[in-house]
Amino acid sequence: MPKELKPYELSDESPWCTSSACRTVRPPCTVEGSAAETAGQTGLRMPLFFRRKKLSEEAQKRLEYQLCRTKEAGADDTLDVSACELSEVPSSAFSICKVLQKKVLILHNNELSSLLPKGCDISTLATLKVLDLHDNKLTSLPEDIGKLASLQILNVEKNRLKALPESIGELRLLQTLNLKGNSLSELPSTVGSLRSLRALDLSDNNIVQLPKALVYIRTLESFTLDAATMTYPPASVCTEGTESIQRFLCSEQGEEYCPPFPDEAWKSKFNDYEKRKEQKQQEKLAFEWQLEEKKKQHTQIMLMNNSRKENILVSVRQEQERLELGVSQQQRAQEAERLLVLERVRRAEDGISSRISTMLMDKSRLKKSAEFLQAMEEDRIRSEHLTAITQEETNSLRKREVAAAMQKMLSESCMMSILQEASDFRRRSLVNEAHRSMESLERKFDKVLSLQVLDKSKAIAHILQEEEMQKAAFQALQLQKDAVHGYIRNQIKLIETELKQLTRLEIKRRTLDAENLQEVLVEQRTALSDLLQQLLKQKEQREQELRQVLAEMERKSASNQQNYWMIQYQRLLDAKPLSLRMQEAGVEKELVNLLCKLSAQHYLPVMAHHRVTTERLRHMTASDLKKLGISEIGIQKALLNWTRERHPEGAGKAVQLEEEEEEGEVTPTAPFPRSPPSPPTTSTFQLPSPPPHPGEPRHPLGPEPSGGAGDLGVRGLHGDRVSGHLPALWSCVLLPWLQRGDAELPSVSQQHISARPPLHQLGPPARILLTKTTVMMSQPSLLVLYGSQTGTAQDTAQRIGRQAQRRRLQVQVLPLDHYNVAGLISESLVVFVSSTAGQGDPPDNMKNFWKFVFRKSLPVGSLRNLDCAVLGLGDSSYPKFNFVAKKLQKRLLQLGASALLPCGAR
Ligand SMILES: Cc1cc2nc3c(=O)[nH]c(=O)nc-3n(C[C@H](O)[C@H](O)[C@H](O)COP(=O)(O)O)c2cc1C
Repeated sequence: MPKELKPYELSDESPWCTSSACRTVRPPCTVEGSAAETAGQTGLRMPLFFRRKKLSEEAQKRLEYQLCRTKEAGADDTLDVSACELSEVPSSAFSICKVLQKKVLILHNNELSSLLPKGCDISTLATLKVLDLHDNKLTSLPEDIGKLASLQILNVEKNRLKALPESIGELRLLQTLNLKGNSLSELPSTVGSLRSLRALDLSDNNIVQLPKALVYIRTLESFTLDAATMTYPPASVCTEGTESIQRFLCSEQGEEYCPPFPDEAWKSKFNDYEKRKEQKQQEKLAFEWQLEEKKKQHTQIMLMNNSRKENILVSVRQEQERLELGVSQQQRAQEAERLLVLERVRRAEDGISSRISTMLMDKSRLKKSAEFLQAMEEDRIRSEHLTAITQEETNSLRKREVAAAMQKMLSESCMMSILQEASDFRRRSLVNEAHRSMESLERKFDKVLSLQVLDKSKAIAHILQEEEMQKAAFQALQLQKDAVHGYIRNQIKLIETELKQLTRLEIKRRTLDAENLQEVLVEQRTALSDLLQQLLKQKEQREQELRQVLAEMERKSASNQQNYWMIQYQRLLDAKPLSLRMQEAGVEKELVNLLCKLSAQHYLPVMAHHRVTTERLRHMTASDLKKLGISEIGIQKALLNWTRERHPEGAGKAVQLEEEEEEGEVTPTAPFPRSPPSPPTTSTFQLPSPPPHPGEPRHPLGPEPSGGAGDLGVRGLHGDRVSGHLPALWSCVLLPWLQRGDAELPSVSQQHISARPPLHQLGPPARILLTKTTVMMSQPSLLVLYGSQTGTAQDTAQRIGRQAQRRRLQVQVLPLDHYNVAGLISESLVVFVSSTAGQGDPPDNMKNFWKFVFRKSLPVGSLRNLDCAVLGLGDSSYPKFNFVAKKLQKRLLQLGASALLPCGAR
């Protein structure tokens, strides 16, 4: 059954409330420039004379968008150009509807005054099923609206319609007709032909009478009108609803009332349609959203592309500039190189031409020598020829002479036999002459020959010499050409110069060494001669004093004093020893002894007068002593050195005080042996008390039985306690080691020392002087190596280093892994400071050293030259207390090193 409607009410199911048709869909922004184009395409280009309200930008965009969208493939059969501020329907909308067979045309919320623009035919909309024109300015509907044969829903709510065309009755399929909010005063009687009409809204019009033909609409379910103003049917009927109106009209027409056939199929179809519409709207929204997103992405990509393009352009430009710069630089370099090469080629050409000229000269020289040889040869041939001719001549002469002689003999033999002898004689003399001439000729020939041979050998030697020279020249040329040879020559030259420099340096060093030694010797000699002079002076003084005493005695004895010697003897016996007297006067016994040893007893009264004690002496300098009247330098030095030697802890204290100033630490001021022992739990290595006499060797040291030991193994948290024991390390271990005056000192000092008597045989001043000289000359050095995980052991090692520097010692402080461990065999004194990390593990910065030193392949005894002190930092609360230091010391001893400190706790 259709739902009964009250006047002025719209059913929820009413097609009018399906606001989807009225929903405003915002078009996405379109790219500028395409709007006009699209408007042109869609027939929005208006003639010049035609006055038309200009669309707002938004409306135009929306129109373009909707027109475009509806043409897209897959678009639904709806054309929605609502809310586009249209005063006229664009002709393109008609063509779209026609071509694309649109079924829904939505034109609401525009400013349309008529549905059809001029020249447009309503039949183009023949496929429409829904036509929504609400909220426009329509004053009339097209006369031939009946041509919309498929139309099912017509919404013309809120327009200005005054009348409906007659042809409306031809809309046989029209199911919903909304005429609400118009200016209608009557309905055409043809409405009775709307056989499918189910909903009719006539409210907000001027209608007071209904046409009787309405009775033929048997399908009417929803009929809305202004019941109160109705005259026909009367208001009372109208207020009762659709059925009573229909009944009234039926009864008026004499027709039987038939309620409208409930068309469930139609309802479901309508619902389906609504659903589909809703779905399409959703899809549309999603599509629009996607489109929006894509556009955003597109613009972003465009922007990115632009910036990237710009970047690329900039980089390309920069690259190009760089390339151009590089090319120009390269060109310049090439030009310079070319010039260089040209210069070299020119020089080479010069060299070659000079060489060619020398070769040409050589050649001409050779030619000359060849010519000379040829001439010689010719000479030789000529002389040979001459010799042959001479022989022939000699022979012919001889023959001729013999013939003449024979002729003469024969002619005269018969006539004169007496002349025979004469002729014989003559013949013999002639023969002799011929012989002689022959001999002289032969000698001459020999001479010429020997001369020729000589010349020849000379020429040959000359040629050979020339040849040698050429060979040498060629070799020189070859060598010059050979760059490698040149390089080697240069290297040899360099090495030679280096060697020369080294030799010069060596010579210089030797002279310097000698000078240093000489200086030291001169210094020592002057000190000794000073000492000698003082002694001589003292001796003279003493002798003079004695002489005076003797003279006085003599005088007194001469004055006949009876028993004079007896009285003197008794006085001597009664007199207290000088030392006793001085002690009574306040001078310490040891000081008195010292002065006596130095033969400086005459200063005892001075000491007594000024109440000089050993304690005071420790704080005095040479100038202080001079002010007291002790002017002899030797005695001053001896006194001061004796005090320092006797109280080394005093010196230690001085250094310690310096340290306290520097580091702000509180350390015990009492000398080391008397310092209270540290807590026994942390004791590891013990230091002995200093030896009883200064200068005595203290190496190696044995463990102190008890009481007087200071520990160097301390809790990691109290690393500063180590500093309290460092003075002891210095005074008991390091200083005695460094000041050992005996065999262990190397090189120059060793020779020097061996020439003197042992220290203990010398008097104190000389001993002190020599010890000092020895220490100065040997320049002792100290190596401190440490292994530290968190820095405590490192601090200790560096502190030892600073203390050594204050004592003017050469010192090197290094983490164990930074030290070249191979050098350990040549070290003589090393202090190792190591903590224990982990569970008895070595600290990280000595792990390599650790690995190396425990290699089994290390020969035992390889560290026999090494004296070492191993200081361990650990915490006794760990089961492996000070493990690393202990193990290290053990291993060093295994390898032959000597320990200056014993291992106390095990
Ligand atoms: C993690 C750790 C492990 C330690 N293991 C031991 C140990 O096994 N034996 C020991 O005597 N001390 C051990 N100690 C104490 C350190 O050796 C001690 O604090 C030392 O002063 C640290 O010196 P460093 O700062 O030079 O490494 C250990 C300390 C730490 C923090």
